[in-house]
Amino acid sequence: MRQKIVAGNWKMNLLKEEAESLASEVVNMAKDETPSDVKVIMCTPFVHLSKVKSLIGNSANVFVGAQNCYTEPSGAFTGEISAPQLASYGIDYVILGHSERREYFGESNEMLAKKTDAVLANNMLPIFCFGEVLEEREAGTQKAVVEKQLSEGIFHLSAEDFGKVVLAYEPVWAIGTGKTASSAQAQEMHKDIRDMVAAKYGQEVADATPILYGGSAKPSNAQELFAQPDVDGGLIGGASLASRDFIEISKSY
Ligand SMILES: O=C(CO)COP(=O)(O)O
Repeated sequence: MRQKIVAGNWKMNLLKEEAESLASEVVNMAKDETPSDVKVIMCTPFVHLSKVKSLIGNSANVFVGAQNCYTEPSGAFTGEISAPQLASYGIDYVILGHSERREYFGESNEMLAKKTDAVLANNMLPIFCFGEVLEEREAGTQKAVVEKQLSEGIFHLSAEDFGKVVLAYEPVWAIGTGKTASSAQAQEMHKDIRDMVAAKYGQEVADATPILYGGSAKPSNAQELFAQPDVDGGLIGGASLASRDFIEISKSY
């Protein structure tokens, strides 16, 4: 059985009080409502991580993640946050390679490979994002695009390290657009991704790798998406900012 995961990517949203209210609500609701075999992760802006971590306390099924980290462990890199710093706050997960980081901050597959190493070396777990843009989908090249992102960004890992990774397929044309991939489109790509993992690491590793879908996922479509055999959960943007919507998604298996 693969781990079921619903991760919220808050992106650059919420002020201090808003973040604290949302995190408290999610922790309380997840305790009462989220099935015990589903992991709920809140990936917050750096400034909120410590507080959200303390609000989670010893909750059994809620975890905290960052949205990025730097490649180097310390030094003169003004404005950056390192993996050892995140680990020292007890952060569980780190999103890497989100399309917004690739697009607006020029993150390359090569840089992401280094960030992945940094996260794993500090005993945290990467949520590695990838996906094609609209022109690539229209040109029918989405599979090749995804294969390149995986092979350059994360397939350098040993099988043991790869076994700790969460993959998140996020077609860029579906992010924040309200235009979700159909469940058939998601399943087709997730199956291809699992086959790519199997070709690299073997079927056993592929069968154990959680592959999340991201892009306009919401309570009204999560059930159909999560019902697909190769969709193991979601990386949720907008809908993770409303506790009720986020928790409903965590119940959509
Ligand atoms: O980018 C996303 C999650 O990382 C998806 O965002 P939306 O759910 O807002 O489309």
